[in-house]
Amino acid sequence: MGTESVGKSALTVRLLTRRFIGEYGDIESIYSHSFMVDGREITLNIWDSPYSEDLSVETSLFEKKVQWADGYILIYSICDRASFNSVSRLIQTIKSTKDYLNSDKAPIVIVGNKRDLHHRRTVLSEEGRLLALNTDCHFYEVSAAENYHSVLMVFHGLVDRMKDAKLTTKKPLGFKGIVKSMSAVFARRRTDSF
Ligand SMILES: Nc1nc2c(ncn2[C@@H]2O[C@H](COP(=O)(O)OP(=O)(O)OP(=O)(O)O)[C@@H](O)[C@H]2O)c(=O)[nH]1
Repeated sequence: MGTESVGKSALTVRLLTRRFIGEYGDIESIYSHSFMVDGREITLNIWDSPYSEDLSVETSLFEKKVQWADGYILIYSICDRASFNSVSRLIQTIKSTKDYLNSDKAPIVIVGNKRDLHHRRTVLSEEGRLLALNTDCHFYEVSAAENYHSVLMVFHGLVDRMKDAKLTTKKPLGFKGIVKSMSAVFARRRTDSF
């Protein structure tokens, strides 16, 4: 997610093809990408959509995206302060939408893109880092144009956080679950003692 022309498609295409092709068009699409993490294959579905200012369309689509995703990458351009301000608004909106929908917490990664254009920088790295620190998010600064590995790190980082989030939001056992686990323990003891 992020405002117009920050490089949402460029980052996605970099991950999928390892290439930077320059122009991407306005196609809304969900891409699948598989890679190995700790010896296991993980398939990531990435929803890349062009920025829209039509709030009537955007609001319902936004809720749909928030509900659909297990993690979010919010992108701004380091040369575009308005895009950075928009990321900090997006974080608040995602958090309040998740509260409203009563859904589980999901990790958010903030990405400052277009690092290669440092001579046109208007947002300092420290500002991105501070925003991440204050909002309990993670932060990367990358260039989709120059570097495949930094883009890969962003997606791998998100997958790691999603795994952590899944582990910490394990549902409580409930009465049946407790009975089941106790039976399992006692059954094991019985077998151990024979
Ligand atoms: N120099 C530089 N240009 C980039 C980089 N990433 C993307 N761009 C350029 O920025 C422009 C917009 O990139 P897109 O990937 O289409 O941006 P988007 O956020 O998907 O844009 P919308 O779909 O319109 O919302 C294109 O001209 C890209 O070539 C980067 O890291 N460095």
